[in-house]
Amino acid sequence: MNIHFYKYHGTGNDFVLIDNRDEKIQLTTEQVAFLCRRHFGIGADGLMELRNAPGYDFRMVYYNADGKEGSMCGNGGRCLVKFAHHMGIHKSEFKFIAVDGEHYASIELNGWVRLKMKNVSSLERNGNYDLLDTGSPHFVKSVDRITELDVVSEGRSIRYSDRFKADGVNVNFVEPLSSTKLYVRTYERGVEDETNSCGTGVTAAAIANAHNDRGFNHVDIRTKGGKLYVEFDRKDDDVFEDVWLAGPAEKVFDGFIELK
Ligand SMILES: N[C@H](CCC[C@H](N)C(=O)O)C(=O)O
Repeated sequence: MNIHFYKYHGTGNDFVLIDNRDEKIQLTTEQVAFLCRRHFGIGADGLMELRNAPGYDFRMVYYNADGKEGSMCGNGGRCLVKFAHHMGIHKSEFKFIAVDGEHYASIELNGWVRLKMKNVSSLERNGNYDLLDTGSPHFVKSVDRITELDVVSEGRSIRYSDRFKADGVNVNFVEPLSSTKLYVRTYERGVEDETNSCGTGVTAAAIANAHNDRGFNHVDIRTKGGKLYVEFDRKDDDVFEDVWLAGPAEKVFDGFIELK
């Protein structure tokens, strides 16, 4: 089957995309893993399908690079909004459905995409790490000298530790650069490597390091892949609503592959 594939990235977190609104394409786990495999396939951290859903502009289906369907992807959701626009859904405000529920998004004048993330109403604080779910499960740990950290070995040992090895967890290392600016590096579950950035991850890091006890919090995020922005309204100690993730979402290329 000759399939039209597209490649997008959001601050270096990169994805293969297909317009499967006619539901004609059924990719196997092996085919998704091949397409995401660097050097042998197209190469990406994940693959997404643009699908139809009644009452929504589209449905987002996300697969990690291991080929398995994944939980919510923040950078992926932002890229899929830009892709939907390129595929002819010419709006600036979108409402779509994903594995973790309904999302609103908008395409800004500077080309950035703002994505509304799920509310967070529970946050486990364990002294030297926090655990929360922003659409995907995240372990958040503060560190010094983040640029010197071996994120892959440190992240892998936490992700495969007794507590997390069954279901996995994304591991985020955070160094505060100011009260409203964080540097975040992430070892991603399902990619099983450090990614250039992780949207649900930087959202989790911003929430876990909220600088205001109540009300509006805005956080500039630095990642290896570029700048992201998170804002949210802290309603109670561990209740966070109106959570938004914003950043660039760029098309890299598109082409056809005859998949066996
Ligand atoms: N690997 C994550 C999903 C993708 C998250 C990340 N790419 C993002 O931008 O949120 C997981 O399995 O939980």
